[in-house]
Amino acid sequence: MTTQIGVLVMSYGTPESLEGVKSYYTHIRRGNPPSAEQLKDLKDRYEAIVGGVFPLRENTDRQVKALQEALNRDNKDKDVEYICFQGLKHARPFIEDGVERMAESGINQAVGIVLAPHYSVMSVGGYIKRAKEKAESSGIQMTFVQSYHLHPQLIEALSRRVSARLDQYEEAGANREDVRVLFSAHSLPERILSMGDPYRDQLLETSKAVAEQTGVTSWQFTWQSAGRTAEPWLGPDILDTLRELSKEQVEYVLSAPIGFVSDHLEVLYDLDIEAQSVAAELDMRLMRIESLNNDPSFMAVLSDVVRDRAGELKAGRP
Ligand SMILES: CC1=C(CCC(=O)O)c2cc3nc(cc4[nH]c(cc5[nH]c(cc1n2)c(C)c5CCC(=O)O)c(CCC(=O)O)c4C)C(CCC(=O)O)=C3C
Ligand SMILES: [Fe+2]
Repeated sequence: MTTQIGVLVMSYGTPESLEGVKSYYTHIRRGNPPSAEQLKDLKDRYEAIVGGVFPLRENTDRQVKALQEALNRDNKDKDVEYICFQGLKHARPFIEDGVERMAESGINQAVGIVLAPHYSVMSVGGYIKRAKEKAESSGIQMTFVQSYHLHPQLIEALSRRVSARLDQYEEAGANREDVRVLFSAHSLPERILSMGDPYRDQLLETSKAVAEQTGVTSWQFTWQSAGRTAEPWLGPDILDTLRELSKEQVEYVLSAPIGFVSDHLEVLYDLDIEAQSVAAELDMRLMRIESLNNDPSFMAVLSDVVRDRAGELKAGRP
């Protein structure tokens, strides 16, 4: 008999159209509508990166489909069938909708995974909390992948991307050693540090592992995309880091946003437009590594950690 295991694939979510930006932003702000100025600012940023479909929606759809294929393709347990459902934090289908759809399909065992490799109680922890609550009230036994920031195939996939760009710098006449690699991730409020949150350490671990595997010695970690609120956010921000590096006469920079797995606003706007324009002003050369998107080796990472959790479910110790 085949057992069906549901896989709730969770991601941040993005609007479906420019008209949908307001309700999306309101959801992020826990029900408080943004001011007209804040709304215009966000709409302008989306307008700069969107050509029809919002990139994150397209990418998440592809990732979920590719993960389901990967999970069932090399399935060693022929008695298990994996069925993937999407659950988004701030857009439809919401996390709760995804769990409800699983229940409607008769699934009673499931694994949850977030499309973000590093755990923070403020990011991944929030997704898991919502899914767990809904699963409990829907009668689904559910277990979660917490993080996968040091998975060997993740480090390998990121390293390949870093090396490919360093090759390009070399082909353009630069020395590999002269390129400063800037690993980055979404900033969070500074108070996570006093909460003992693993987010920063996990990000540093990924950075270090990729630097080691690529033989890069000239690297540093920097934050990006901090929120514009009154409380302090983790820094330094990548734009300030670029200004500092310019003072140190660094000319070649490679941006490696290891906290993200998809092309979206933080990559296509914050890095490709905003950081690029600062680099241009400073007369620096800035390149960015390609995003993982639905790369087969990234799908192998996700399917490996999902299968691992599914094994625990079967063994009755989620
Ligand atoms: C840790 C983290 C990740 C990475 C982990 C993960 O992926 O979960 C992430 C990803 C993303 N963040 C995204 C978009 C936005 N995040 C905002 C605001 C915020 N992000 C926060 C944190 C994070 N965000 C926080 C603490 C806030 C403040 C409000 C709050 O406490 O929640 C705002 C409001 C306006 C602004 O501040 O710019 C927007 C529009 C998109 C979608 C992009 C697209 O649609 O292409 C993605 C993938
Ligand atoms: Fe965000």
